Amino acid sequence: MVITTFNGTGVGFGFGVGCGFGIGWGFGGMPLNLLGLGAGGGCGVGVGLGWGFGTAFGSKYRSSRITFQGVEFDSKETVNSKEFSKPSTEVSQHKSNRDCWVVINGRVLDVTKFLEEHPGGEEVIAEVAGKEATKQFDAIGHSKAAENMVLKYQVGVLEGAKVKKVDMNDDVVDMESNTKEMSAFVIKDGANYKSISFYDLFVPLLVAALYFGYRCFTITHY
Ligand code: HEM
Repeated sequence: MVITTFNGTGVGFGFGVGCGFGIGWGFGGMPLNLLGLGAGGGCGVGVGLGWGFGTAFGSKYRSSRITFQGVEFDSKETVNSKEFSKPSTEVSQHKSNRDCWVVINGRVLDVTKFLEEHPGGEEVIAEVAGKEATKQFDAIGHSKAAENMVLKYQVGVLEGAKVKKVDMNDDVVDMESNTKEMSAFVIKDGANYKSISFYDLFVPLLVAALYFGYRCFTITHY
């Protein structure tokens, strides 16, 4: 049993004058493709019904661990941490297309199976096979998704090396997931913010306009 927490956008309905708070749905960030219940708060316009948009926080029990491309996502990294001595003669022995290891940010990676799948081509990795490849990897400006993928191929770490921690909360793009356990999807923050700002402004204004219209109508008729 694993507890996963998330935060995201919340939508709330409130009654009263001015501000309204309520319960709404929150969308979980990567890699949770689940909706969770959370609290949403915000200001409403007009007397009566108010709409609120805010941040939703929540947590959810899962009966199993989440995996993404074979990597387990949990509060801590659960990848192989076998130590290789530095300079590693063992790593340098894996320098062919059939057996290809590289070192990126202190992590020793067996990328043999990834060579053909690599979007940047097999050759670029083959050139650094059996070697330190951090500079080349960073020089490309690989995405956060690519940085996260590195964990899948880790067979160990270099002794004494500073291993750059991978931030699991960053967006991950599922290129070709080979796991049946979950297909991750990404909620782009930017997209959320756009829709929030639209509804945030539009809905309260509409409610206020309707109320104003109703008041004008009733005043002139009584
Ligand atoms: C396990 C190690 C690696 C992984 C998981 C990986 C993953 C990826 C991914 C996902 C992309 C698509 C673009 C992106 O999302 O950033 C990519 C592109 C690329 N990668 Fe890698 N990569 C690895 C190692 C390397 C290394 C060592 C090199 C260079 C020596 C390299 C060179 C490139 C190049 C040239 C591109 C194409 C960039 C472009 O077209 O703009 N990659 N890689």
